[in-house]
Amino acid sequence: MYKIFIRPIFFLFDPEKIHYFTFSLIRFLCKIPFIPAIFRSMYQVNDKKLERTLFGLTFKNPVGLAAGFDKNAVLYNELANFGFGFIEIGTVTPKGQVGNPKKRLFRLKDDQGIINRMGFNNEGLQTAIQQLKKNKGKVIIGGNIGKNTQTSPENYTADYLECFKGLHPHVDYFVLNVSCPNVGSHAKLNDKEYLLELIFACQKLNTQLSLTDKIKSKPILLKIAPDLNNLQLDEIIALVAETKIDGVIASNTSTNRANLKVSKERLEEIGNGGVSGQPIKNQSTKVIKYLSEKSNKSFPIIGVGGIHSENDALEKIKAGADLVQIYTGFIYEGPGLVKRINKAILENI
Ligand SMILES: Cc1cc2nc3c(=O)[nH]c(=O)nc-3n(C[C@H](O)[C@H](O)[C@H](O)COP(=O)(O)O)c2cc1C
Repeated sequence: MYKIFIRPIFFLFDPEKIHYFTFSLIRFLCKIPFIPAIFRSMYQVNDKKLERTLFGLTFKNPVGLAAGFDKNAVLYNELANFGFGFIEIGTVTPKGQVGNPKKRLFRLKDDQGIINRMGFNNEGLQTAIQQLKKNKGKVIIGGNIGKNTQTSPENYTADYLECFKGLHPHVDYFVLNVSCPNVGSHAKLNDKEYLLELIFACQKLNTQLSLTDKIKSKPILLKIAPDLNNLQLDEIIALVAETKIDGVIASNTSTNRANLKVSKERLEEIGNGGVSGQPIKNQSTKVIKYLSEKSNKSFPIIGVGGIHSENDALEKIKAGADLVQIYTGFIYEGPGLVKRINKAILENI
């Protein structure tokens, strides 16, 4: 129904405007008493066999919503009705920021992809905290955190720590986003020495907060780019071994524009930005496979990038992903995709 009736109308409009229109629509519909129950009966697959326990958390099913969709944590309660096992909010930065100038979000219809250079537009940590206080506890929440664009390199860690501290009571796991291609002055976040410093600092704060607040420390994951070469992936494996960080999310959007069907002229018109969706599917699966095989499957991996069908999700799981996330596939395929993936996992795994 989504692909035949809803998507053609949505795709007539500016992608960012439609994103926010959809938010209003979902929020409105979910206020009508019987509608959330209808969504749940349409999209949720409830089966104990789908449960996954990773880094001390039990996920009702392994299909999550990737970061960037609900940046300000304003819709996760409603989105939980669409069958997700977990929802990652953010990227949250300490201060609110407007992100890059519009237009900054583009559909690549022939490629079933998206190019975005949103640039961490979000309303900041305090808004996210207020929103997360409204959590109805229906779904596991990940907190994806980053630094403000204007922050100078010596203060990167302070930005992450501020978000970590603020969100600690409100999220189930953390993601250190060090791989967004749309934020200037990011170079340091590719540097292994710096990543060691950042992870150790977050882990230290994690221990302190769990002692003072008497709550369990929160799992911390690192989100990486799909464009890393094997040497860089070896560094990630060494980094995980050295820090014992809880897992890796592979992957973010890509700067690689080879093999796109869209014309060179259109790409030039669009300008900079990270590619997501079908064009990055194989690249991100390759990263997952490499990390999984080379590390002897020694840490959990969340697989994300170009999952538009149940087979795409199964491919990621076979490559070594323990959980999967979708973003662009959710836009192109609609909420039915979550159910299709969960059913396929039940049948195949
Ligand atoms: C419009 C848009 C905004 C995004 N914003 C974020 C973000 O704020 N933080 C983040 O970690 N990833 C962000 N992502 C990346 C997605 O979480 C995901 O890693 C990537 O799109 C690959 O998955 P997909 O092919 O299913 O979209 C964004 C992606 C898109 C398309």
